[in-house]
Amino acid sequence: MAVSGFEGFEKRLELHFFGDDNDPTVTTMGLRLLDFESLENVLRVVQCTVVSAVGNHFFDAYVLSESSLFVYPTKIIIKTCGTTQLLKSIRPLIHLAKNLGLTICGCRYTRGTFIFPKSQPFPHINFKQEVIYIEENLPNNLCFRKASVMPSKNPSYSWHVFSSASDNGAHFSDGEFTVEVCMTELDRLTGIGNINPRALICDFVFDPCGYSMNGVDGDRYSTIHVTPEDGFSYASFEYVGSVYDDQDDIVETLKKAVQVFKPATVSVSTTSHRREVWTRVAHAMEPLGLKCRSFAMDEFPTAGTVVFQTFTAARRK
Ligand SMILES: C[S@@+](CC[C@H](N)C(=O)[O-])C[C@H]1O[C@@H](n2cnc3c(N)ncnc32)[C@H](O)[C@@H]1O
Repeated sequence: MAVSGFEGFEKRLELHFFGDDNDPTVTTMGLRLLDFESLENVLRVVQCTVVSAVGNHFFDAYVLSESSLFVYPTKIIIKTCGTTQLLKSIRPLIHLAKNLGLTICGCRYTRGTFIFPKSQPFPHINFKQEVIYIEENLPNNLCFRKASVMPSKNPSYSWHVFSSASDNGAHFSDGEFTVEVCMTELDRLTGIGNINPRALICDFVFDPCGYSMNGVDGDRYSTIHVTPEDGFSYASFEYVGSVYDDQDDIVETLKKAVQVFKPATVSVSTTSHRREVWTRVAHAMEPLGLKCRSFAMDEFPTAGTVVFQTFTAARRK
């Protein structure tokens, strides 16, 4: 743990793979065939461990000592906080997937602005260094590459995005979107279980404080992580949705997640091929007394449009 305080802001890596479509084990199991020991070895390099796990017909969800890991047949998402070295997982994961007959076709890395940037080890010293490291570890078939720092009015809340894909890397299914919510200066913490009552919950309470949770609902995950310490309190909520869902559900889910923590500042990043998602975010925040202070939008080849919005409580400008 960093001497200065615990770094709540997560680093998030999403890797997509493809294999022989005529091989049913690839489409039904794929990366889920990786044995637990191999996953543990990758996590050891990143410097975290599995603390609890659950799986269903579609994917496996792991709560980590530092956030979460989701393994789908052709997609893997790792989210880690603290001083973990997440990008060091890229090379071993590509190697393990190759042994299963899977080739990487998409990579997306995102993170907010660290509260304690000086505590971050290589290759997370700064975004430029992170991008160099990612590029060095990706194969040449991932040719559409783009890195961007999406600004906000407050420099403490920039959003860092790197995305790359091969020319067959149309890795987001039509209508699917990801919402990443980062909250600081928390006021309370009650009612997490009500955010999605349908989800199977797998969680972990840390000693002396801290809480992590994965929700599993069909083929979709949601995840919440909480660092409650005074002075650097932080919580994140992330979920995958579809534009074909009831649009009011998107608003209600976001409202419930933010109401649990009553944060002073909320930043929300949405990644989607559709416009309607980010407009819903503002509709969810305004009734909670949160005003949009900044808005940034950028296009990423094959990953889609990333919209980054920051909101602060109307009482604290
Ligand atoms: C639950 S994890 C989640 C991190 C997540 N990114 C966040 O900050 O919301 C971090 C919290 O657990 C606490 N914690 C206690 N033991 C820990 C451990 N062994 N590893 C990581 N965090 C631990 C930290 O002090 C912090 O409050």
